[in-house]
Amino acid sequence: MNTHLINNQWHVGLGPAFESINPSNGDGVWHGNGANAEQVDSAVKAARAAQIQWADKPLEERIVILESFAAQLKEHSEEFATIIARETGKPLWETRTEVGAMTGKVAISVKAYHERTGTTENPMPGAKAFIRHKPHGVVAIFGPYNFPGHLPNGHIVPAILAGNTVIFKPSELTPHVAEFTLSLWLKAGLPAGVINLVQGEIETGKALASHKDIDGLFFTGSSNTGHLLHKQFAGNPGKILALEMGGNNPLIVKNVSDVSAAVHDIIQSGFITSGQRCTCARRLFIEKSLNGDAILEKLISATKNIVVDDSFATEQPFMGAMISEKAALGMVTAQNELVSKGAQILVELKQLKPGTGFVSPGIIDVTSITDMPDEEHFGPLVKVYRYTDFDNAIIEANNTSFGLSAGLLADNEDDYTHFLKRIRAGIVNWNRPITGASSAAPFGGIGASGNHRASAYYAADYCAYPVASVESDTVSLPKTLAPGLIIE
Ligand SMILES: NC(=O)C1=CN([C@@H]2O[C@H](COP(=O)(O)OP(=O)(O)OC[C@H]3O[C@@H](n4cnc5c(N)ncnc54)[C@H](O)[C@@H]3O)[C@@H](O)[C@H]2O)C=CC1
Ligand SMILES: O=C(O)CCC(=O)N[C@@H](CCC(=O)O)C(=O)O
Repeated sequence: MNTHLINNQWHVGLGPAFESINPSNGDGVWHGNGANAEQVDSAVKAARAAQIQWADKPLEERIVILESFAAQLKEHSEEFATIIARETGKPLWETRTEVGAMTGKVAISVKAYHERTGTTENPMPGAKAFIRHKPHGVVAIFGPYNFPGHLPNGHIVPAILAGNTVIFKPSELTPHVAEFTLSLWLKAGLPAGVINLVQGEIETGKALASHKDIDGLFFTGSSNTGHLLHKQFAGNPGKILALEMGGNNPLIVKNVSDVSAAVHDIIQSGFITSGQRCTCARRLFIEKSLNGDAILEKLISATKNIVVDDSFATEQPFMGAMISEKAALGMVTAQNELVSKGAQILVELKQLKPGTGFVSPGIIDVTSITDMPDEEHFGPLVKVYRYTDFDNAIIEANNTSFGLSAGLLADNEDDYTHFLKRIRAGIVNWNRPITGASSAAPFGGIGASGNHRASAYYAADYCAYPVASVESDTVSLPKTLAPGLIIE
């Protein structure tokens, strides 16, 4: 298998072998060897050698390459969606939307580039004031497994648009998706060295993250890894670090007359992508009321009816397999740990087929637990808190080190106005699911969810630095000199 792309040349890895599997059936999808430290170094050198020429290219020429990539994504969309589904277990209907999001990213990034960075000129007496933006140089980009195409793409596209060159290190769980992505970039006419791909496990990641000659690192992944990287970059304020991490996201439900609609939005928030979205609802606050009881009852029955099946099933499922059997069993363990603390299972999360990532969605009542761990359970398990006082529910919703997404389902707009003022999160929705954020808006969280470098529409902000200039076409003596100055 081609594993690494360095200077637009495919290389076989010289590091440890690894493979990816289809979590729906255990079939091998991709196998290869990771890049060793020398190969990571070669990739960084290739990016450095290409960077000045790439940044010197007129913006319009860089945009042509990006638009050509978008055209390749369109041309190969079904093949790509199939590859993503096979390597992640996600349903084909969903991976088609992921390829669509990748395609749309180019136009959105170009618009954001001009609006968030680009060049502005302001007149001033006897001179001109310019604000321009320049690329950082060579950046490392790390991607997660849950959106192995779309989320790395959300860093790569704005980064190279701004004139940076990239070394991309994808999740070791989705190497085939990464390889296919780069094959499309090559078809799009990407110049050598602009995007370099190094595959591998944690050692490859460490070799890249610690490389002395990177000017920055853009990361999407777990809060644990993000915090490790943040520590690693401590003392290096000159290197730009953008961290998009996880969440322990709350969704509060307060008096919703359309019970079915409320249940729909809760399911879309908690169980889409088999709960493997950083924006998924993890904590569900339901009022202790007849309305709350009705919503919970219908949620339980609808959850039991959620179709879980293979990515390519003729009748498409709502949930496919989780990324691995290890992830699936991790969710069973998390559920059991909550039960041992006193939680009550309302719908049991179960592994559906040994050797696969298939699990059924789970709902668990944790109201009685006083020492709830503030951790992200990255799977289809919704933890229910029954509450009586709305303000106390908001206080408990904020009782987390994270702050990525949050939502309120409520008929009363005053309740939302109050919620919006008090809730601490980077994505806050009303009467909509809290997943499915738009690429045309900033995407990022506070606390342990990020480092104040929101991505998506604001990704342009961390892909370039501002340069303010005052310019005059001649050197001239001012009419009046400052006091104490004599220039004859
Ligand atoms: N905020 C956001 O936009 C998103 C956050 N996530 C989060 O990502 C997690 C799931 O994705 P995963 O791939 O499991 O994340 P992960 O943190 O395990 O891996 C992410 C990337 O970092 C690399 N990596 C892992 N440990 C490293 C180390 N010590 N040094 C250098 N590189 C290292 C991995 O190889 C991979 O390329 C969840 O916690 C989820 O919440 C996922 C998607 C989006
Ligand atoms: O990054 C973007 O272009 C928009 C943000 C986005 O696509 N969010 C998705 C994925 C969530 C995740 O990161 O797992 C969402 O909000 O569902």
